Amino acid sequence: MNMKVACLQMDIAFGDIEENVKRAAEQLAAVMEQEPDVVVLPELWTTGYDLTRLDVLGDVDGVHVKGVMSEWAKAYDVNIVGGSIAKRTDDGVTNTMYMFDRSGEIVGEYSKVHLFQLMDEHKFLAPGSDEGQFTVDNVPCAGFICYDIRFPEWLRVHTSKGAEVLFVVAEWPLPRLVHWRTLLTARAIENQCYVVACNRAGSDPNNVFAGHSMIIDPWGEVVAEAGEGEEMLVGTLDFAKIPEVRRGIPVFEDRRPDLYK
Ligand SMILES: NC(=O)CCC(=O)C(=O)O
Repeated sequence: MNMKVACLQMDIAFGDIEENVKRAAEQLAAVMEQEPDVVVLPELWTTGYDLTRLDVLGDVDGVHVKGVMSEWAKAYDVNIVGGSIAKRTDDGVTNTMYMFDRSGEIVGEYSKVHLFQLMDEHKFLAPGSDEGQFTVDNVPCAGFICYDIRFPEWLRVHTSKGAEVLFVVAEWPLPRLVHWRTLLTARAIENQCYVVACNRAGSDPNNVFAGHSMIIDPWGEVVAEAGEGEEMLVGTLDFAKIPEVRRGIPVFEDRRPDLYK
């Protein structure tokens, strides 16, 4: 079985939700000509890191943008891994990813559990505590947000439970591009699964972002990689590769959970 995935590596207008919804809608319309099964958006794609204004910009219970993405999924008959948005509740603001199936139903929700202090997330956001498991066209998947990829044990929790595709959404800055590429590749190799990573392009008042969205196979080979600018990255996952790689090097059989979790 194959699955065609598309990452919308968009530039994000700082704090301008209306403009960002327009930009995402334009990229989505264009990429649908290639008939992907799944479309992935970047981290905080409606607001960017406009953290000091999240009390105003945060989407109350995610209702507004959930509605927009649900309509897109239905209209295009496509699964959407909805990047993440600033979700506002009485308990604070979280960096939250929503996943939609082709009928526009929400099939997953995940709030970033590791807050990135270097970009002040801990001052403005509340951490999540739930796992990001979901299925796309019956394939078990999991969602992660940016800094999460530095915590291999968190991704392993999900692959131990069967996830075959790890979707990563990000606003990863250019100075650490080497970490981005290396960590994503390592996560694919050690978990012997697909990694689909959608970063943003462009810059905000504090950072220049790396782009370089990537699709990596279970052997660690790059299926597709974007450049630094705005781009729609499309690639095909071939699920026959997962058992092939796992038969060759049976990492999951050889683990010693009696010594470590
Ligand atoms: N938005 C983020 O979580 C950025 C993480 C990052 O840049 C890193 O180096 O880790």
